[in-house]
Amino acid sequence: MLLDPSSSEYKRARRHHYKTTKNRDGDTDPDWTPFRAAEKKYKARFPPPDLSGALDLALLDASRHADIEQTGWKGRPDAVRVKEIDLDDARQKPGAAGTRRAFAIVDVPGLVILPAFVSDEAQRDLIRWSLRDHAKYPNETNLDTHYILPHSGLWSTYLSSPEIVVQPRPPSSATPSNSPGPRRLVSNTPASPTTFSLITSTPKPSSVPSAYAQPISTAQLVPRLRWANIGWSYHWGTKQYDFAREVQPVGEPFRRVCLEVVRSIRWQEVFGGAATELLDGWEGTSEWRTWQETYEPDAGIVNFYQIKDSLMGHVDRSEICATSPLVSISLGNAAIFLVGGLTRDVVPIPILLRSGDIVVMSGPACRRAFHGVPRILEGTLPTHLDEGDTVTGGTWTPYARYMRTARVNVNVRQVFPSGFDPRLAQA
Ligand SMILES: O=C(O)CCC(=O)C(=O)O
Ligand SMILES: [Fe+2]
Repeated sequence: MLLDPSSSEYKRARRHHYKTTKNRDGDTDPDWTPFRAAEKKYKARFPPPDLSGALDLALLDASRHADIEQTGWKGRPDAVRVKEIDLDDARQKPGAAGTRRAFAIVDVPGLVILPAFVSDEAQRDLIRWSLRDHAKYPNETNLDTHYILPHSGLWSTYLSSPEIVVQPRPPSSATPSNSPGPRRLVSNTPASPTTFSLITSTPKPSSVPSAYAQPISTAQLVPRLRWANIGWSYHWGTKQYDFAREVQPVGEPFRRVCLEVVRSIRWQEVFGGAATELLDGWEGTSEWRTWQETYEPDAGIVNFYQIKDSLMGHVDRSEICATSPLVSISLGNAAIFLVGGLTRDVVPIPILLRSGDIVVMSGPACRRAFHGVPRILEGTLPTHLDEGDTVTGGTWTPYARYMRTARVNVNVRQVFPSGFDPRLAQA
């Protein structure tokens, strides 16, 4: 256990740390910003980061204590200023709901956390859906560019024939324009109704297969799955949606959770009294007042993280609507989520996200805030997702095996503001 200084694992990590950091001068980096500093702090393998500054709302819930104690990783329920808000249950019969509490983060207006909103069973359903039903044709994944994936999907093929070999796509002679490997920083024009036609007319060259991809078994390829697209097709090279491509339906299990979340939040309690300069008067518009009725997700991404993966600080600004709620569902191992402000110079707030937690990013301040996931916390898979669970009669076993070293994040957005017709805008 890495958190125990007398363990051999800790001593090995300490030796490795001294060896790899001996000659490094960390203070001369010209790109240093408070956001980068926080990323570096939470990425550190040795010594393991101190999480006492991280918001950990699971500590308010006695039913989660056993899982938390088992893992050792723990933040604090009062690390940042929060305001508990009421949820509206009347609109929809709770379906996926676990715990029904919600907290607004006072210093980031529009940021709402709903700890353990997704029930244990619904978490398993969403993980199954992500791997088996969603990460396959016609939804694009990071692997499509480089491999000829089975039509029935990589995951289902892996379950029936883990040793089957997947062939790489033949290398192309074209110059690489867009490599959908790990996510990279590409600076893009912030989308808005006025830049819409510019976005639709920007060329979206297709990505080029790697010249190095080798034949590989499905069992080896599964952990390399990094993302799968939801809804409108996203073009990674330009960081713009490709509206020329057919929009796929948002999977019903994803959509249901998102609607349930947005319809149950009393937005009046989030924005009603929030006259802050960060919102710049937007809270006085009527937009948020209709979200319970008008919100409809149409795009997004499923992120598949292995323990060593991270997602660097970024702003999701490709959506034409820059204020509509983005709903983000955490599944599997816990993670540190950082949310800052409109630039990397704002010191970010660290939040410990555990399986079943939901983050909602809404309004102009929060939707355009830098955020990222510097760290997946190893060994934090909750018991109800681990093999020990007999409720599902053994069918969960391969999922448990995958999830032991993984975190899945379902990140759902609304590209178009309600009332915006892309066909009219294009004409
Ligand atoms: O994994 C997460 O919690 C956040 C993912 C995210 O920010 C994104 O997909 O844009
Ligand atoms: Fe994001």
